Amino acid sequence: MSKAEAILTAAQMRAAEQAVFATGVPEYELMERAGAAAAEIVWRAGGKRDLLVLCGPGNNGGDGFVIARLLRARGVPVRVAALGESLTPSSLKARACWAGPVEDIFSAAPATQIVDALFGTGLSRGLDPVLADRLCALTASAGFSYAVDLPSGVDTDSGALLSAVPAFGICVALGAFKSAHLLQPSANCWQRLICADIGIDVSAATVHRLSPPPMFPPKPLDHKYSRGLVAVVGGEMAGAGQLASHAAAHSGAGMVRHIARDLVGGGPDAIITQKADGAGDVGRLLNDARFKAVLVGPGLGLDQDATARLEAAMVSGHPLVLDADALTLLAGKGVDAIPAGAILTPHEGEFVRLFGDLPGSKIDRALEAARRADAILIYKGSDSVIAAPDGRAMIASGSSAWLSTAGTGDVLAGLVAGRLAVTGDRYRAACEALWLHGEAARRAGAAFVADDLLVELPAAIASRL
Ligand SMILES: NC(=O)C1=CN([C@@H]2O[C@H](COP(=O)(O)OP(=O)(O)OC[C@H]3O[C@@H](n4cnc5c(N)ncnc54)[C@H](OP(=O)(O)O)[C@@H]3O)[C@@H](O)[C@H]2O)[C@@H](O)CC1
Ligand SMILES: [K+]
Repeated sequence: MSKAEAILTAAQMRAAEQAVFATGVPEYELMERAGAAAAEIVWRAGGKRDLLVLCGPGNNGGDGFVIARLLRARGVPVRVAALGESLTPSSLKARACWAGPVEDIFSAAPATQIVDALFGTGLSRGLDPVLADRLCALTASAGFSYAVDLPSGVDTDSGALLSAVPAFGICVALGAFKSAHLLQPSANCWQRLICADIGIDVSAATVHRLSPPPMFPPKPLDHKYSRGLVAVVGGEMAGAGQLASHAAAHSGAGMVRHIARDLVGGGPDAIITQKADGAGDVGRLLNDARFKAVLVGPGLGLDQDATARLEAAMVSGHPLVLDADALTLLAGKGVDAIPAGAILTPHEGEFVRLFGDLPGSKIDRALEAARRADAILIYKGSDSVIAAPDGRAMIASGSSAWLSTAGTGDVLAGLVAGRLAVTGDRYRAACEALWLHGEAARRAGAAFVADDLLVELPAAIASRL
């Protein structure tokens, strides 16, 4: 995992900084590195346009003073406006190195470029509304805007907006991404996110940003069963099961059997559709040791027949992917009813139905749910979180907003089952499937329907071989 992809909490970031200091690096040296990295980004984006740097009382403000000093030395017309006195040793030092005047933040004139170095990971509450309004007004009137580490007002760990936060051009994450850089709604507060390396060791991180996964073609001696046999157990709405089957078939799996309640036809003939009149038929058709993954949930329904089909899948003993109606059916029975070792793909509503109102960030909630259920979670949304019971997590951020359309969840569920059958590794399958889903959407462009994602999947996979 590359350095830039680690995601830390504020406390983990502080611990990582302490570890750097323990190696003999002076605290102020880290601030100089942070300021220099951010200044370089501002220089490249805005050049010599006039710049106003807003500095807060803590180390985020200290970064701001460093940025101001370095850019002034490059000939940028820089002004600094501070929010009172600097309160930390490093920020005092950075301020002392700034040779220019320090204006009052409420009377400083706007500038073409603005740097928000008011608060970063030390934000403890929302900004005073008057200050938040001032920050929004100055940012809105600037042509170029930069948030140092985080926009002021953003909660580092949850991504919540504790006060009004303006839209920035660039957010410079210092040393590592923090949760708020990937989670909503904060991840929507800038156009571009850049992580600046300042020499922080993030190798111990357990939460990462989902990156393009390496994938592998079939081996010369592979055959359809060794490449993974998938079952999709359908129900009331045949189309959803069919869509999931098609996604599984385009995931790289060797064979897909759609165990359907009704035969609707259409779609690739390579998919074997088998009619199951009831749970007994489902159990009989699943009685095949070659299945490497069984998906149940898309279009399943919520009646007694659906419950019986779900139970037949659960007692089959095959690796399970549980989605949609399967999750709703299980939610009524409590967490203990969730089969250990499954992959669950809840959206927000299903998640709350299954696990209740858990505390913490979306990452915390996903990890706690994965631990309680002893399952892999794909907690869906525009900031989908994959979580494992052992504490690993991945965040996929920035996926196409066009994915918010009917059937895309069925496609994802089919992909998860397909990749599980191919790899036999639940966490890896979840990561690969989520990435492929996002990549297919990116390739499909705009206003696509879920079926269009299927067409893009082979090229998305090919791009990772
Ligand atoms: N550690 C390092 O060496 C390095 C750190 N680096 C940088 O430091 C940043 C973290 O610095 P930090 O911990 O000093 O916190 P920071 O975000 O500046 O603010 C804390 C101050 O603000 C205050 N305050 C909080 N909320 C407030 C509010 N709503 N309204 C008003 N006041 C509020 C708070 O007061 P209190 O909550 O105690 O009342 C405290 O005085 C980090 O994001 C990165 O940019 C880099 O330079 C690399 C080296
Ligand atoms: K900031």
